[in-house]
Amino acid sequence: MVRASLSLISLIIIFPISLVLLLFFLVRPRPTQIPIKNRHVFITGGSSGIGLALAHQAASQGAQVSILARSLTKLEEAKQSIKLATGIDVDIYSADVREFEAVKSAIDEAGPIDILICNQGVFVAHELENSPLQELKFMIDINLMGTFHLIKAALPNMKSRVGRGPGSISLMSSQAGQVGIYGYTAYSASKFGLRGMAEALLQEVIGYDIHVSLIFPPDTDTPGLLEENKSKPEITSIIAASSGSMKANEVAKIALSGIRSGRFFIPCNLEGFALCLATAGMSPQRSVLMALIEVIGAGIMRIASLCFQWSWYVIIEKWHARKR
Ligand SMILES: NC(=O)C1=CN([C@@H]2O[C@H](COP(=O)(O)OP(=O)(O)OC[C@H]3O[C@@H](n4cnc5c(N)ncnc54)[C@H](OP(=O)(O)O)[C@@H]3O)[C@@H](O)[C@H]2O)C=CC1
Ligand SMILES: CCCCCCCCCCCCCCCC(=O)[C@@H](N)CO
Repeated sequence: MVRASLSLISLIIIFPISLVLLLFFLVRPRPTQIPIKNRHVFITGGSSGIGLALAHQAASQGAQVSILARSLTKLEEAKQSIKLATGIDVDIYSADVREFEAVKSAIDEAGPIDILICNQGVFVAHELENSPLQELKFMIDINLMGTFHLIKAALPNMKSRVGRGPGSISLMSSQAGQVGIYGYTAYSASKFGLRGMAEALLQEVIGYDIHVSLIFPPDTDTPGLLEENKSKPEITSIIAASSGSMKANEVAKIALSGIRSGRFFIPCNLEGFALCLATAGMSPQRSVLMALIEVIGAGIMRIASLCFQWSWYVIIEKWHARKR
């Protein structure tokens, strides 16, 4: 009787306490705060959609903002709209992230960056068979190689910033960068690539007080999505609907607050939060509370993942049956 109650006590009190203590000891890198006010925030793809919303909000939070994209016309429109809304002048740079030299001269001209947000991205949803090679290359080149170009160009200066406080390199992934989705072979590959990049990069730059964040939005109402929807396979839309959709402003707000708290994973909605738990794998986790939820939730999240996969494969089976 005494032994049974002792083991019960150890189960409900000692075990959770030791788990929390263990996680408190383990969790690395340590949590941090990255201020945005009076810092130089450089946002690529800042002339449209999520990037434009990020630029608006960073400017209104007191940052010095630079935006980069290809079309000068769209950049100038963005500059005007931010000036109108916040009274703040943002610097604009026209460059294609596929061209390293162009990226490098824009970044050199912009001056030392505190927070680099690699948000530029293109997405065309097609079955691999219906996707010409150049379309696959387009996504890999802009989403993945473009991000390498940006980081390679910005990092030397970011590393040499002394006494300017913590820096951040934030990458705009997607929920399709956490789980592969029908129609997104190339897009998912480009966004999964960012995750590997981010994990390795954080280890390399943490010693210079530079932190890395990965942002995982669901479908977001932007000019890019409007274009994508014109030729998206039906199954892609049905599966993506599992996570609903958001406004660019909401995504930008959550992204900036995640960047400020130095979070490695930044989910944008409840489904995104669940996806982060389900795909935690060996990614770094800076928060003891999140680590605790991941550990406790691991089994149940695996079951939830299998349920989602089941529902997606049922959709695919039905779709094929209908076609026959
Ligand atoms: N909208 C959505 O549903 C979701 C989007 N995302 C990601 O969020 C990011 C932004 O998407 P969203 O706002 O929808 O996209 P938009 O198409 O609305 O905007 C894309 C931005 O990237 C710029 N850009 C595109 N290609 C290049 C290039 N080669 N060099 C430099 N800049 C470039 C565009 O300007 P220009 O064309 O003038 O170069 C534009 O400013 C992307 O990385 C996307 O993958 C993630 C999840 C969901
Ligand atoms: C175990 C818990 C699971 C939780 C639910 C998972 C739902 C996943 C849905 C993924 C949707 C992907 C949308 C991509 C949006 C995007 O990036 C494009 N619009 C741009 O091409």
